[in-house]
Amino acid sequence: MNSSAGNDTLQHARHAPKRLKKIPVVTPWDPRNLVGFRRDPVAFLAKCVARYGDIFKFHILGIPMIMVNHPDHIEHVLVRRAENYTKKDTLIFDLTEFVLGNGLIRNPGGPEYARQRKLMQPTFRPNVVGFFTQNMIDESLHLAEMWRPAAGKDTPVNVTDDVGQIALRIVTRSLFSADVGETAREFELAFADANEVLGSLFRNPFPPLSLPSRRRTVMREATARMKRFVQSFVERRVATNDVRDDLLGMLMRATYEDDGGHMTVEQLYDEVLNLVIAAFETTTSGISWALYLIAKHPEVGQRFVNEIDTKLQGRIPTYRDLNELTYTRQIVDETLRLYTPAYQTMRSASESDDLDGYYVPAGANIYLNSYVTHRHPEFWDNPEKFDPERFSPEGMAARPKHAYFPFGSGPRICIGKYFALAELQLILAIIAQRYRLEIPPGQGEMVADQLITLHPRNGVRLLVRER
Ligand code: HEM
Repeated sequence: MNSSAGNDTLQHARHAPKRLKKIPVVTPWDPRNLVGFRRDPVAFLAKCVARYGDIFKFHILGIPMIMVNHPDHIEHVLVRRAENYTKKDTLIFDLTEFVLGNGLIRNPGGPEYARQRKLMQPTFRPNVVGFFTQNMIDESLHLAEMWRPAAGKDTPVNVTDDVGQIALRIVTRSLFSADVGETAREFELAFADANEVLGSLFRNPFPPLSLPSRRRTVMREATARMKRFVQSFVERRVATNDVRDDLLGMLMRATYEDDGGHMTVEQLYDEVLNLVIAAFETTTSGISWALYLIAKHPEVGQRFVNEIDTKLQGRIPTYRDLNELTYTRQIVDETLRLYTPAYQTMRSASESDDLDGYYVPAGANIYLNSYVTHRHPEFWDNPEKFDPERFSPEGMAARPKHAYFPFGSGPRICIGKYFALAELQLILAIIAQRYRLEIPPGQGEMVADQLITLHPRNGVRLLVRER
């Protein structure tokens, strides 16, 4: 790929230099395009890809966006030229300021961001994650107990609700060494309200959050409830100067490389809320979809159970077992391909750029949608098919790396990736040792709600059968 960005003529170009191609434009005034994104964003974008190719300009809420869908272009934006593509002034991260404040997720980027990420990074290294897996194991066993009364009955369990409870308990126990009890439910409901409002706002901005409306009230209340939830834990800890070996303790003790200082309490509030939000809904949705897909594909389910039985011999899995559970990991990877929870993100170009011969002007918004890229027909045969074999070593070697990016990539790759992967594998393995889950007869296809995350509509419902 030819990238000559950074040279003087490009940085200051107000019009595309002649040698660079113009990005095709999806006509904004065509009524089908006006409502297409609002009705069903991923279907609309897939149609645009089919018509215009892997790079095109379209509009969200009247704001021009450049969608990049080719793995090389994704790598260019997220990795190779990451310093030029920041989160500053991007619609999705502006909309979430209300909730995420100044935490890592919506930090615009630049030196301040790098300083903060460096401070937090050691807390999420794989060896440190191993330290928290006992919480994942305990909570998975708790989930298995919750489902015991439903085993053999004809009433399905709401997998998403139940997994949501334990996913929240896993992250809060890891953060605060605390059992969150009843307050967890309060947080879940508040998050669901916020996810709904933000998701709808993204498609239809009226009325905006700046004007008094029911939407604004719901959002304000939901945010306040979520903030109260984390503040109650952080305040207690800061006030008592209680030293613990949990994530919060590690973050409180972590020091900045340049001046040896600690995070302010305000920053700590924001980071902790960012972590709870990032960890809770994404893993809940990932596990729900995985259990649904396994139930829907009994041949995959059988191979999965064989692996769990042979490799674990009935033992409760530990963190050390995870590398051996290769097929389980392939199921996780394939689930995150089809139902990638954090399915869209944005960047803006600080300076104009040559993106594989296309001209990107300074200030342009870049839009990435992993749901669409994960179905790119050039890299995925029969893309709608659930096939964990795609993630065998041979399958992976045959594809460019950035045809798949459920955790993002480059310097802003998900900090909780190893935490999430351990959690997904452990929960799936512990459930599979005890139960077979079935789709209730007559239940229709699951629908993915395109909120800020990709959420299974009304939750995945499955019948529980003892093995
Ligand atoms: C299946 C589960 C998860 C998925 C699919 C996921 C996905 C993502 C993606 C795609 C990004 C990058 C967004 C972008 O580039 O704009 C991200 C960032 C982030 N994630 Fe995750 N995530 C998951 C679980 C977690 C967990 C468990 C945690 C924390 C314990 C976490 C914390 C974060 C944070 C703090 C960021 C911002 C990182 C930064 O910009 O430096 N995530 N995640």
